Amino acid sequence: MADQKDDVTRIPAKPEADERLGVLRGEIDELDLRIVELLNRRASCSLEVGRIKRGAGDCIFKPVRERQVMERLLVHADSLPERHLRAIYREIFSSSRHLQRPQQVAYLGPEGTFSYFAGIEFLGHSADYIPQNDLEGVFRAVSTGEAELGIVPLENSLHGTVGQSLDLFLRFGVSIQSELFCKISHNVLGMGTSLADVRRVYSHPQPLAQCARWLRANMPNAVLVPVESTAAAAARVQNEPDAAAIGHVRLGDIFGLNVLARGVEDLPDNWTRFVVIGIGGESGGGRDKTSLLFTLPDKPGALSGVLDVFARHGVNMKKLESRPMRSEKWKYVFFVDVECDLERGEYASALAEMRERCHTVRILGCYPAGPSLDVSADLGADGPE
Ligand SMILES: O=C(O)C(=O)C[C@]1(C(=O)O)C=C[C@@H](O)C=C1
Repeated sequence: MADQKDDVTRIPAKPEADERLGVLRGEIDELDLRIVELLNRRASCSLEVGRIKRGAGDCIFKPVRERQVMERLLVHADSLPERHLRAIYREIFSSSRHLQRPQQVAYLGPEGTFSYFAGIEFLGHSADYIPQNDLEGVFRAVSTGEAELGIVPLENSLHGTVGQSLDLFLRFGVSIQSELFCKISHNVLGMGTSLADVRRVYSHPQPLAQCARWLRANMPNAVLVPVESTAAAAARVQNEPDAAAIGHVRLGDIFGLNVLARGVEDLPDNWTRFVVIGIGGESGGGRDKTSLLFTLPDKPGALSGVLDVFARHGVNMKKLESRPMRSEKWKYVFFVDVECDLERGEYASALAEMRERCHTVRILGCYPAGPSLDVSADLGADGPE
């Protein structure tokens, strides 16, 4: 009772509340003008930075610098939650890059795939996203200059490497400029309203595998049909009322489908690591990871010799993967991720030793360790902090 009484006494009477609202809105109007004035000034600076970079033939996207800007500002996040500040700055950077040079970002389409949402979540809405039919199209668009950047899935925390992406690095001279980790969650979407009416379930083979147990338990009679992508699955389902697609929850809005079941992945901690590819990259400090590939002479101890170089120089290897060389059967190329910037002076002798031991060494990119983003969030269902 006492609480209720307190609540009542705390609410100002209507005329008083209206007056206070008026004052607060006046303040918001004033602050908005100042924010826009500052954003305009920021845009002018960015345009000039862009002119300097273009004059020097430098790349526009500088993920290290963006991370530094963000980290400096996050210290000051106060009433504004960190997640909101990050979202606002994602769009400020996106606009800033676009002002310097409109950015085309190639991704595995169509619109609505996880690659598409990863791109938007990381690079913002001011970029032009160009869908490609396959991963090869993404690499080709970047290497021919049709797109300045590309977004490519590299590995999944449950299912391992996307072999095709690694293989494409062998065919195209693109580099890794940045990485990001995306939480993936799957949903069943269809034109109907009940799972019981669904006879066929379409999706990309990866999501079908990631939801296999749930599907067996909850839709035992549905036939599973692999298709090119989650978004292609959603497009099909638009014309098939007795079918459903598995994919991102926002495919529902894009294709006018109902969400029949949410979070249907067998293991909830499902993450995909994407990389942003481009031509060249950012130089200088602040890069804390390197991806590289190498090939070895066919003799005992060749691989352990390279691993020994890493160990002696204090280089922490995060990942080692071998793939067929393709140009020569039963020969392999090794892909490695290490936790340092191998192009820094202090690693020059380690690299020189590696080159002595390997047939070829190619640095695919030195870049900042990527953020973890929840691209699965349904914006509509996104509650307060
Ligand atoms: O510092 C730069 O190089 C800029 O181009 C500016 C800026 C920014 O808006 O802060 C824009 C794009 C880069 O990716 C990094 C930062």
